[in-house]
Amino acid sequence: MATLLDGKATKDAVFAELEPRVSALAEQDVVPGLATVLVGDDPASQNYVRSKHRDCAAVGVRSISRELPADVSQAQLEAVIDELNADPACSGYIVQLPLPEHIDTGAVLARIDPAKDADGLAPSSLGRLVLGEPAPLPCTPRGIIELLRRYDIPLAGAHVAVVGRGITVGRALGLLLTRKSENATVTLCHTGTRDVAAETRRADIVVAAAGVPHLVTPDHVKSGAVVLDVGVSRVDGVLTGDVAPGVAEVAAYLSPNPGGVGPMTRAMLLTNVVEAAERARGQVLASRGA
Ligand SMILES: NC(=O)C1=CN([C@@H]2O[C@H](COP(=O)(O)OP(=O)(O)OC[C@H]3O[C@@H](n4cnc5c(N)ncnc54)[C@H](OP(=O)(O)O)[C@@H]3O)[C@@H](O)[C@H]2O)C=CC1
Ligand SMILES: Nc1nc(=O)c2c([nH]1)NC[C@@H]1CN(c3ccc(C(=O)N[C@@H](CCC(=O)O)C(=O)O)cc3)C=[N+]21
Ligand SMILES: [Mg+2]
Repeated sequence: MATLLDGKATKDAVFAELEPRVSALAEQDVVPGLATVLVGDDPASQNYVRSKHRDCAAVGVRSISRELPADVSQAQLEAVIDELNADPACSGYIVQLPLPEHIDTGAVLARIDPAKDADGLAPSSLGRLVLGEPAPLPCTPRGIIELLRRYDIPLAGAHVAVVGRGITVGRALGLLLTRKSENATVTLCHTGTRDVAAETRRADIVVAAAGVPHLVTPDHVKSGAVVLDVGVSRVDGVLTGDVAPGVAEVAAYLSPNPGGVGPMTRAMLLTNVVEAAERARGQVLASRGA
């Protein structure tokens, strides 16, 4: 049976390492603040946002909540973005995605002050990632890499097959993994891929980030491979990942869902906020690989 990559325990370890950094800021009268912008009343989104506020309390980060109705106008939402950009109590913030259909998501993300982009999903942050310049990193891909690192799973030279080219996970993960500092070789799969199973079977590491319940079955996975289950769906109300249960019998390591990449995403969000507060203090900008 596969060894489980415990994202919950690893998140707790990351939080414990953030605490002295938060204390050091407190000694300089700086309290990092994370704001969340939630539009509409989707229960899953409300749940994610609530857990981010719990995380803030655990680490000593102030949390700021902005909740807007589903029929909020583009101008009203952009006014909230402008407020957060100007608010010195807010070190960083996220706009919970997806936004309602009538909202221009790109325009909202482009309006985020790059210094306060806690998600790493603003166009300037993604552009800087492509260019190899320092910028806040997208939380889920950063969390995946951090989880592998803490289990001593090597990326250099590894072949990683990523299923899904969404901006939040797959596309951004490919950008991070192919940096010189990671040196992985990446195959990005999507709905145009002729034979997804053939691509994933060749991989040392498989990242399932399509949002299709149990898409990755045991015949998708090479014996001894590492599998990360990122996709989230609800099947009859039950949280269901992209990885079918039998994969645990083929893989050497498996990140479960829940309990794997989700908590790591939150750990990296808090890390991004603490780093934003440190930068705002003129402290060292953690160097990222080019
Ligand atoms: N656990 C966590 O922390 C997080 C989990 N998630 C989850 O991860 C998943 C991916 O999110 P996101 O990056 O936003 O991606 P999107 O939901 O935007 O896109 C999904 C991607 O999967 C691809 N895809 C869909 N079906 C198949 C298939 N049958 N075979 C191959 N590829 C397929 C799509 O291909 P195409 O481009 O061709 O349409 C698309 O590229 C979602 O389920 C999301 O809920 C997201 C963020 C955090
Ligand atoms: N701007 C933006 N940034 C995001 O990072 C973002 C987003 N929008 N929209 C939605 C997705 C999804 N996402 C998750 C975060 C944590 C868990 C998580 O911690 N899940 C728990 C389980 C939670 C449960 O039981 O419901 C776990 O995996 O153990 C899951 C999913 C972040 N997203
Ligand atoms: Mg999505």
